[in-house]
Amino acid sequence: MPDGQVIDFAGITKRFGGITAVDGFTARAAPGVVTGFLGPNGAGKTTTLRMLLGLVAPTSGRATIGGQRYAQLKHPLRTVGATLEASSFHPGRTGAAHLTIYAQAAGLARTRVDEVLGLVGLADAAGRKVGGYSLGMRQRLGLAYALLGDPGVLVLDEPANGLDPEGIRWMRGFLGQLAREGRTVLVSSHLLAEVQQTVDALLIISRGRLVFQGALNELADPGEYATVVDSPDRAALAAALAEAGIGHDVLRSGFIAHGAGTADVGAAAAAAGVALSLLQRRGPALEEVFLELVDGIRVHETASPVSTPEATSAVMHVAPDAEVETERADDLPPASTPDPDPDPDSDSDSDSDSGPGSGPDSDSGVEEPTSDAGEPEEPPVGDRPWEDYVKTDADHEADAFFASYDDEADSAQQPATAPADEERREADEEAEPGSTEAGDDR
Ligand SMILES: Nc1ncnc2c1ncn2[C@@H]1O[C@H](COP(=O)(O)OP(=O)(O)OP(=O)(O)O)[C@@H](O)[C@H]1O
Repeated sequence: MPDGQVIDFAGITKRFGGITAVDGFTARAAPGVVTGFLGPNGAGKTTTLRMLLGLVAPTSGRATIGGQRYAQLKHPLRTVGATLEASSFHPGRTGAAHLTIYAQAAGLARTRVDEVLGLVGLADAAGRKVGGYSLGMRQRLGLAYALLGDPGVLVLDEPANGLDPEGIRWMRGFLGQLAREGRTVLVSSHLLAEVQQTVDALLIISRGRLVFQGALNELADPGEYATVVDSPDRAALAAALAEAGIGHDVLRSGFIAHGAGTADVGAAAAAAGVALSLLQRRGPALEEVFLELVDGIRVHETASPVSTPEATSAVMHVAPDAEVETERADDLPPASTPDPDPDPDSDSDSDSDSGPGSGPDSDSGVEEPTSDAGEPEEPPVGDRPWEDYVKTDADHEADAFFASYDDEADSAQQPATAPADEERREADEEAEPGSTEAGDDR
C-alpha cells in the first residue's frame, strides 16, 4: 500500500511581475483524507499547485511533500500523481500511447497502463485518439496518468471539470477510496458544492492568501446554527426543551433553539415522549460562508494574519512597467503533469538526459527565488489586475495586424504575419479536430 505523505506549504509566495498570485500561503494536507483546495477563479490555486510540483519556482517560501521539494524526490511519479490540465494531451495519440510513454520514462511495467485505464473506466477507449475524447474522458485519462506510479500523494487540479453528474459521483467515490487507502488527496475546485460531498478537510485561498483551513464542519461556528422544531403538543415540547436546558424562542409555528443541534433537540423531545411534526436545522448555507470568507466579509481564525489593512488590498497589484511572466501551455510537460524527471533547469521544460529516479537534485538551476526585499511598493489596483495588463510583443503584433484593416491608407501593406497565420490555420484544419499539429499514433 503506498504511503501517504504530508503536503506542506510554508509561507509560499509567487509574484509574476507586479502580480502577487500567491501570498505567504501556509497550509497542510494530511494523508488519509481528501483535502479540498478551494478558491474563486484567479485566487492562486493552480500557481500554488504548480509550485508544489516544481513547475514554477516560488518567489519565497517552500512547498514540500513528505518534507522534500518535488525536485528532491527520488521517484516522483511513484510518490506524487498529479494532473493540472486535462486539455493538453496530444490529440493525435491514443490514451494508452500517452500512458505507455510515461510508464516507460518512469521505468514502470506496461501492464500498469492497462490497470490504471481500467481503474478510471477507460479500458474500452484505450486505443482511441485523445482528440476524440470528451472532456470528461480526458479528465479520467489525467487521473489515470496520476495513478500510474501508484503514488501515495495525489494532486488534482479541478478534476471534476467537464464531468457529467454520473462522472462526478464516480469521482467522489473514487477519491474517497484512494484516501481511505492512506493516500494524501489534494483536490482543487472553485466550487464548494462540487467538493462538499467529497472532502473531509478544506483549504480556502482568496487573492493568494489562506482564508480557511480545517474540517468541512468547522466552516461555520456551531453557534450560528439553530434548530426549528414543532409538535402537535407545543406545551409538552416547550416543557421538554426546558427540562433539557435548551433555550428557545417561540415562532408562529413551533420554536427555534439557537446553538442547539437537531440531535439534541430530537433527543430532548424523545426523552419526554413528545411526538414531533418538524425538526430542521437552520443556519448559513456553507456556500454562503465560503463566499463570505473569500470576499473577506467573514474572517476565520485559521486565516493567514494580515499585518495591516493596506496589505489586504495590496495583494493584487500591478507595476505599470512590470514585465509579466507568461508561460504557454505548450511549454509545459505533456499533459501538464509534472515531469517524471523533475528537471531543475527549467520552470517547464523537461531534460531528456536525466531519467526518472535520478537522484535528489540540488537547487541549482531552478528559477531562483526572487527576494521581495527592496521592491518598491506598487499602487494597488484592486481586484481587476487585467485592467492594467501589460501588453506583450504578441499583443503589439496583433494590434498592428488589426490596425492595418482600420487604416485604409495602409491597406496595401498587409503585415508579414498574416500569410503565416493563414497557412497555420489551414494546416490546423487538416489535422485532427481540436489539434494544432499532426499527431502520431504511437
Ligand atoms: N504565468 C503567469 N504570468 C502572469 N500572471 C499569472 C501567471 N499565472 C497566473 N497568473 C496570475 O496569478 C493569479 C492566480 O492565478 P491562478 O491560475 O493560480 O488562479 P486559480 O485560482 O488557479 O484560478 P482558476 O480557478 O481560474 O484557474 C491570476 O491573477 C493570474 O492571472
